[in-house]
Amino acid sequence: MARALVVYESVFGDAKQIALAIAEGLATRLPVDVVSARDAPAQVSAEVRMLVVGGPTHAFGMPRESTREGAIEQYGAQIPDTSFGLHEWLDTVRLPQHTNAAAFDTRMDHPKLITKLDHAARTEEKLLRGLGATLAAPAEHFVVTGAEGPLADGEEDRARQWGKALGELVAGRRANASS
Ligand SMILES: Cc1cc2nc3c(=O)[nH]c(=O)nc-3n(C[C@H](O)[C@H](O)[C@H](O)COP(=O)(O)O)c2cc1C
Repeated sequence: MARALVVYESVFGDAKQIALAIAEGLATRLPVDVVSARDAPAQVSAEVRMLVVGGPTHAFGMPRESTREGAIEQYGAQIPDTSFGLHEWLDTVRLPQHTNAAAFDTRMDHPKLITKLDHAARTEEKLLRGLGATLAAPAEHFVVTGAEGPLADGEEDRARQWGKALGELVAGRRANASS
C-alpha cells in the first residue's frame, strides 16, 4: 500500500514540530511514518510514494558535526550523537526508483536576500536528486522567532497545509496512473 515517510533532524524541537504537522497533512491522503534521521531506515521501502525530509538551517546550510557541536557549546543543546543527522542519512540511504520527494527547513526570519543565501533545503534537494528522487514540489521554509525557537505564529498550520497538498499531489498521480 502506498505510504509517505517524513524524515527530520531537529535540535530544539521546531523542525520536529513541523515534520509532525506535515505528516498530519499527508495523513489526510495516505498512511504516514515520521522518524528522526537517526531512526530512519537504511533502505526506504518501495511502498513509499512521498518522502519529505527537513531540518534546521545551521551556518547557512544543513547541520553537520561542527554546527551540532556549536549548538551544544553556544546553547547547551542536548545531542546524543553529533556525528549523525539528516545529511549523513541522505549520504547513505537507498531509495526505490522515482520516489517523489520534497524538502523543508526551519530558519530565522531574515531579509529576502539573506534567505536566498541559506541553503539547507537547497542541499537537501541536491542530495535527493543525487539519490534519483523526483522533486514533487519546491522546498518550503518555516520561520523560528529565535535560534532556540519557538516557531513563528501560523507556521505549524502552514506545514499542515503543505503536507496536505503533497498528499493530494501523490494521490492525484496515482489516480492518473490508473486511469
Ligand atoms: C549552530 C547554529 C547555527 C545556526 N545558523 C543559522 C543560519 O545560518 N541561518 C538561520 O536562519 N538560522 C540559523 N540558526 C538557527 C536555526 O535555524 C534554528 O536553531 C532552527 O531553525 C531551530 O530548529 P530546531 O528546533 O529543529 O533545531 C542556527 C542555529 C544553530 C544552533
